[in-house]
Amino acid sequence: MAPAIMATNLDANDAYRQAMLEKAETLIEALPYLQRYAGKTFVVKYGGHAMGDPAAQQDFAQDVVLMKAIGINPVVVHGGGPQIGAMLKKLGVESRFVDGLRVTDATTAEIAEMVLSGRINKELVSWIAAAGGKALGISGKDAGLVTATKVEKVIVDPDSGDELIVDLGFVGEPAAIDTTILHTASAAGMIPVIAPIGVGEDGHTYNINADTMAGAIAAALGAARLFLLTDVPGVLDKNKSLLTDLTPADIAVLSEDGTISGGMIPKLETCVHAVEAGCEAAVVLDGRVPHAMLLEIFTARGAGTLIRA
Ligand SMILES: Nc1ncnc2c1ncn2[C@@H]1O[C@H](COP(=O)(O)OP(=O)(O)O)[C@@H](O)[C@H]1O
Ligand SMILES: CC(=O)N[C@@H](CCC(=O)OP(=O)(O)O)C(=O)O
Repeated sequence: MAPAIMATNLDANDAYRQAMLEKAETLIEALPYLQRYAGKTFVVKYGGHAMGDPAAQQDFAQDVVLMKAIGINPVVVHGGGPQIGAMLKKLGVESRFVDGLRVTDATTAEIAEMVLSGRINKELVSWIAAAGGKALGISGKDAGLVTATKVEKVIVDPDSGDELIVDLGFVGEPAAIDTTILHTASAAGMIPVIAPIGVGEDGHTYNINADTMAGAIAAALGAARLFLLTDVPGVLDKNKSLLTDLTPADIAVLSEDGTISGGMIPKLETCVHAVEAGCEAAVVLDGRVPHAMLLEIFTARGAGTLIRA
């Protein structure tokens, strides 16, 4: 019987060694990317749809903390559209959108700030702390990060063809960005987590689309990457196959022929603005897939759709 037991142990040792070797190979595959990205800034937009359940938020926080630990400077901008919608419904306030932007009266602005800055921002800060990181939860209002201006929305009347100005209320867009607080926080070992709220020169609070906010911050920082985490694998063609690489010219064609629609239009406009204004590349990827960002950063195959100027 003794030789049989020895053989079993040998098999177990071989299997263990094989598993260790595979782990080592995974780390070695990551080496060129670790070298390439150390010291670079990655802006990550975490959308309300991608947030899903607490386990997904925990995975997301672990990825961000790992990025920081290996020398990348992650800057998180979060959304929370569905969560704002749920709170408005609970309070009996109607939600209305024009071209993907929430029409925001004074009450809606107050509730949006409460949900984004008060709840979601602090939840993400807590998950990052639980993963061993130090997050600084702020909104665009803090330290002069984002000065907002009111969005002037022009739509074309389908009947008359006339251009109409639509008043969206307190919907803003970043007019000026002071990145000092982000550099200070990153240099002190902290991960900035930003709610998409800004203050105007008029002193009003403005609700800013989170994609727009993230794109403007990525451009201002000259980020190496802008990740937009959403609820689809990336940009899909008409047959629902993933388009892995796109240029601004490709995006213009996809927009023209109707391949992209709805929320994907402003998302890709954000990517185009960001890469044309100094961000090296933007990636649209599926935030519901566990550790999607790590797969994108550390594997040759990547994940999602990469947009480069
Ligand atoms: N060609 C396309 N490829 C992928 N998604 C698309 C495309 N065209 C439209 N979409 C839609 O865009 C949505 C993502 O935009 P949005 O809902 O605004 O995301 P988020 O809330 O994460 O910012 C997808 O869920 C999908 O319904
Ligand atoms: C002006 C405007 O539409 N603001 C957005 C801000 C949140 C957001 O953009 O969240 P997601 O990324 O999860 O969609 C809103 O009120 O829903």
